[in-house]
Amino acid sequence: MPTKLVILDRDGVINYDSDHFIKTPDEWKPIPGSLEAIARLNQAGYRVVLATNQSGVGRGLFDMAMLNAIHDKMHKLLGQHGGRIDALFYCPHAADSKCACRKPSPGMFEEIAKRFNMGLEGVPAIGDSLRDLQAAAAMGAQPILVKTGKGEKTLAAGGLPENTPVFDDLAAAVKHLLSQAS
Ligand SMILES: O=P(O)(O)OC[C@@H](O)[C@H]1O[C@@H](OP(=O)(O)O)[C@@H](O)[C@@H](O)[C@@H]1O
Ligand SMILES: [Mg+2]
Ligand SMILES: [Zn+2]
Repeated sequence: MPTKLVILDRDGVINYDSDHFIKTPDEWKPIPGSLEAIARLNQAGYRVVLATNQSGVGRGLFDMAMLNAIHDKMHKLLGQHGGRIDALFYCPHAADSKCACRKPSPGMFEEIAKRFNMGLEGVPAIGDSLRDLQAAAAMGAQPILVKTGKGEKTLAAGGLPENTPVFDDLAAAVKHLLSQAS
């Protein structure tokens, strides 16, 4: 039985994003309904993983200890909603890095496939930026755009991978996914 998996972008999908980056736990604020939506996925038997570009580390805006503190807050708040994220994949490199892991490169998604020992064909991958969707599509995952964070701008700019559904937010995307599953 293949693992039921959903891949989430972080900033602009789970929490509010900022053009000044999310640099501290205080700046990490969940988008209403997102934590509950992750808990609903878990209750429906889905494992949820994160794939996030964190160039703020490479830019020297915050260090790994601070990134871990931000994720500690995320895990704690999620737990209070009965939800959990099973694995975090992040690219800490600067925006101009030629690393394999910075979205739209699919390196993080390749890691996810390895870690969970599965292909990502059709695995829902929810993001607010075009690069999230492109990285997902590169691995045959199902890109899903939400209009929170940079999503409205992403939608307006166009060029989405073919068959990318669009939802107002993570809660709406999850509602749709779970309605399909039943
Ligand atoms: O949405 P995810 O991947 O979870 O994280 C995005 C963040 O790492 C930051 O990514 C930056 O992009 P550049 O890294 O400067 O291109 C900017 O878009 C920031 O506004 C944003 O907070
Ligand atoms: Mg984002
Ligand atoms: Zn990287």
